[in-house]
Amino acid sequence: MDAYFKKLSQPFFARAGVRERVDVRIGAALDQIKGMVRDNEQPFDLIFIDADKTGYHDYYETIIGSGLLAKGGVLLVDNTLYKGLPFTPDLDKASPELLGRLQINQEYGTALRKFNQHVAQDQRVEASILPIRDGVTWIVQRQEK
Ligand SMILES: C[S@@+](CC[C@H](N)C(=O)[O-])C[C@H]1O[C@@H](n2cnc3c(N)ncnc32)[C@H](O)[C@@H]1O
Repeated sequence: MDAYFKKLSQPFFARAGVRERVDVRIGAALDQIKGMVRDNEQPFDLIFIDADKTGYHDYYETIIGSGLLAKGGVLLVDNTLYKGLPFTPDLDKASPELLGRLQINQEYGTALRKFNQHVAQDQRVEASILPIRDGVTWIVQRQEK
């Protein structure tokens, strides 16, 4: 995450009584995730992805099958309905002026469409998009038999 969030978040973690238990890491998310995998860190019961939408595919591919998600753990991915864009036909023909006025990032829409398709056909996981606000995908890894 961004460096300034570390300072910003500390008083809130303290008020919640979890300051000693929260480990804030600064840096590019993909580097951080790869570092955790490389260092064989303890698996997480819950991982939440909510950064740059164009990076989701790489975050997902680095996490799934790496051992970073605990057995029975859940991977949540935010914004997977992204204002409806991943499911909007002819997205590439939309007027840039209109998209700008609606504060819609077309690149994110395209990336999320590909990401959703990728997850839907991935036999390693079971996944559902929950239609909560901007869409949250709930992903669990299938256990090897
Ligand atoms: C939509 S905000 C969500 C933050 C948090 N989940 C929340 O709800 O408050 C996305 C955050 O991801 C950070 N971010 C975007 N791309 C990133 C990257 N490649 N590496 C690390 N952080 C990134 C942004 O700086 C921003 O703080």
